Amino acid sequence: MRTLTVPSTTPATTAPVSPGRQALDSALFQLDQAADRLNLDDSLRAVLATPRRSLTVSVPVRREDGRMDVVQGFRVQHNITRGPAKGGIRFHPRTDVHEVTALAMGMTWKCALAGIPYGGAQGGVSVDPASLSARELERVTRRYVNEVLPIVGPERDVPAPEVGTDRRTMAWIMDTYSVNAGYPVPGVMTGGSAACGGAPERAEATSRGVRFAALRAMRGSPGGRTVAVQGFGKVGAPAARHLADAGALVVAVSDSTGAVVNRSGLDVDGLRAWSKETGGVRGYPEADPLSHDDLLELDVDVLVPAALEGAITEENAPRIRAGLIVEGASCPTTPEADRILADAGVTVVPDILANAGGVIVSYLEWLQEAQARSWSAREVDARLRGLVENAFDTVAAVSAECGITLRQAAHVIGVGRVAEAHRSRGL
Ligand SMILES: NC(=O)c1ccc[n+]([C@@H]2O[C@H](COP(=O)([O-])OP(=O)(O)OC[C@H]3O[C@@H](n4cnc5c(N)ncnc54)[C@H](O)[C@@H]3O)[C@@H](O)[C@H]2O)c1
Repeated sequence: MRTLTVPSTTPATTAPVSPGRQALDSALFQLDQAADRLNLDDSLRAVLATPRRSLTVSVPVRREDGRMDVVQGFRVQHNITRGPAKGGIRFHPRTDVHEVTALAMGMTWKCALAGIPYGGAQGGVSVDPASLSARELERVTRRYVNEVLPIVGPERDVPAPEVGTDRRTMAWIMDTYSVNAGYPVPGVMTGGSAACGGAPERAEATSRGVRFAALRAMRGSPGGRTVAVQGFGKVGAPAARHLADAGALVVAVSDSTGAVVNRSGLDVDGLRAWSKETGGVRGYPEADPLSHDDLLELDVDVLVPAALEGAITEENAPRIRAGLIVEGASCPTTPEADRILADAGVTVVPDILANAGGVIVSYLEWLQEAQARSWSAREVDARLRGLVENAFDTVAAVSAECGITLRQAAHVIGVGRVAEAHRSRGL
């Protein structure tokens, strides 16, 4: 199998490979496999392996004590052949251009797989939001937006919340962009507050998608199945509640502060309230403490990784006991781990299928704006469900027909649709 590479923007070094570089290598591996199955020629492979635009910016931050720090920011548009670029903005200390490129590539396949007319993008700032005051965070966000302004916009590239960012971040983005434009531009982002034109359904859309994909994988009968969720943020916490609402027993949850377990089932709302009050799940009195590693290896039916990349590796995959993994997070499983899980008969619903709910509802939000219509929350949810279930069934059919995993099938479909768009546009 040929190996795809993208030109490095950092000088050669003997430093250990960053998690971002590992995520990009995994993304290129998935592309390579799909390209082989689709018999793509070398030129198209090279185009699909390389971001269309990749912008690295310096973001000076004036700290409360008067110091000036400089952090790096990125916006990568991987592919815009099928429509405007779309993707999240992450604030995280380990964010680098490789991670952002990997996530942007995943967005391209995800949108194509869901059948929505967007390309893939991702942005990020290498900063720890927890270490900044609200005013510092606002300054970082506004400065970052000013730096990436030339390539974003409602018709070009539309950001959304992701790890370390939220509705408030989106409101600052919308305001900074609008001040520069001279008029309000709510369509420059999705996932903002209702006051800034955001759809209320967007906040939990990714988690609703995780629920629909998980239920499809369980053939609609989650009753009594035990679930462990890694990551209790914007995706993991509502996903835990939606799975509990559907009848599953959420027995363990983790976040960056720790992990907790209760084999009789966690009160997810109680845990959310505790986490909000104390800053994390650690110490929740209605459960026992657990290590981060043990949560992944717990004897449960379903594991939902909903934290960061590279959680399931060659090292821990042999000890994973869940029969079903539903990837709420992006790139949580390395290719080596994937092989081990497939050999062990574990079903993995891949990220580009399981966590597509957010971008799908962003698209539904955009459709409503374009038609000057407003659908009820029930209508939005029904459409989301239809699109996730349809994508799931298409992936399952290709997987069964070709004897490949759900991840391989999802990439064959996503990459295939983007390749077809390239050919038909004569690119
Ligand atoms: N927010 C979205 O709409 C969306 C859409 C698609 C994909 N995703 C993916 O979902 C994942 C989570 O995104 P989010 O928006 O929920 O971010 P978030 O920042 O809201 O939540 C991340 C959670 O992971 C926890 N965490 C971090 N390191 C951990 C570790 N080692 N062990 C356990 N928990 C850990 C954090 O404490 C936090 O609870 C990311 O991979 C992201 O790419 C998010």
